[in-house]
Amino acid sequence: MNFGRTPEEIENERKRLLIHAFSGLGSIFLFVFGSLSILDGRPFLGSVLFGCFGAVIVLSIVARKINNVQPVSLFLALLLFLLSSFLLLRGGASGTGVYWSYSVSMLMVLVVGPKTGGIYMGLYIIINSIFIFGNFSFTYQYSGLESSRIIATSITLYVLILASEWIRIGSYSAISRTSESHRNMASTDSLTGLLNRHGVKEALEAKKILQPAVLILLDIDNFKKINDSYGHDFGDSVLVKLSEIIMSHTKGGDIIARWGGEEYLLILFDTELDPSKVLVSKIKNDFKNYPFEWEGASISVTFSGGISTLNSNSSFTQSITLADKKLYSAKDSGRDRIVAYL
Ligand SMILES: Nc1nc2c(ncn2[C@@H]2O[C@H](COP(=O)(O)OP(=O)(O)OP(=O)(O)O)[C@@H](O)[C@H]2O)c(=O)[nH]1
Repeated sequence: MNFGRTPEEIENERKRLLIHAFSGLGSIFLFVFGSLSILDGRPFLGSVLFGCFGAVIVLSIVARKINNVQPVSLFLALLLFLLSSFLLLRGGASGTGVYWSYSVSMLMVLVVGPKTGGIYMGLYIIINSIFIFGNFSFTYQYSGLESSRIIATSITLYVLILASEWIRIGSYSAISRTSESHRNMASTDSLTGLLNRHGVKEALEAKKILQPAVLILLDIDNFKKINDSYGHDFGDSVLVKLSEIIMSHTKGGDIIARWGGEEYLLILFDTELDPSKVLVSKIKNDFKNYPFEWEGASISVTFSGGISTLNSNSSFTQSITLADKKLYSAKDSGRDRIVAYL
């Protein structure tokens, strides 16, 4: 059952925002510096920057169209990897490309997160070290001191970014776990673990299109007397047992809740009235025949129930009112019985 957005969905939205922020700002930079490079007589550098500009625009459009932006993040990080390596190895405009390579490679980690970012960074350092120290004719000629400083400062920067990303993800996971457990506490009954009224409301909202369903209200008979005769703890064990029996007879997609003190609500989907009556009879027999132990004696407890249907023509409140009426006519006519609204 889905109550609100999951941490993965929130992280996906964060990445989408980052992609849009980068593509917005990055495309302006790429366009401006691409144009300047061409005007300054560096057509190769200019075309690479324009190529990246086009790729960033395409990735940003794709990120708008798809739900899971992970593939776009990976492509964008790869593009940043290549652009940063290019600026570093070719030197950009008169050796200034190295300054840009720091910020571009830093973005690469933010876009994919610490795990994949760590792999990208490791590869980035290894590959670029080989080219920088390898004295290849196509790379910018840094001095030995410059080369070692570039690699050392890059490693320092990456360790800092990775550490801050790990801390961010760690705190975020702790907050998500706490908020998830608060959400569960707000929507479930602590004694039985079933949904409470608030949980039912959320579950019905999550279903969006309400399919036809059968709505059943169950109420334990003479529960006050049970509490008074055998104690509150015994009463609690009866409540828990009934919830277990109900759960053992229902499906994952159904909504099962503790609706009040000794009252239970069942909303059964993908079924009809007759099979639902059969199902309630089974629950009723299992419960009635369950031997609750008290001071060596075996106690039998019963419940009464009211059934109504829920479909697009009837609102939830109307259906529950009808089931409630039927529940009370079951109580009035002697208890330990189920009455359905026809
Ligand atoms: N042990 C226990 N008792 C509860 C809990 N919540 C409500 N109750 C008790 O449930 C009893 C409900 O009593 P009534 O509403 O008079 O209903 P009843 O005695 O079952 O009578 P009928 O419904 O007419 O058969 C009250 O005594 C409540 O104190 C709970 O969590 N644990």
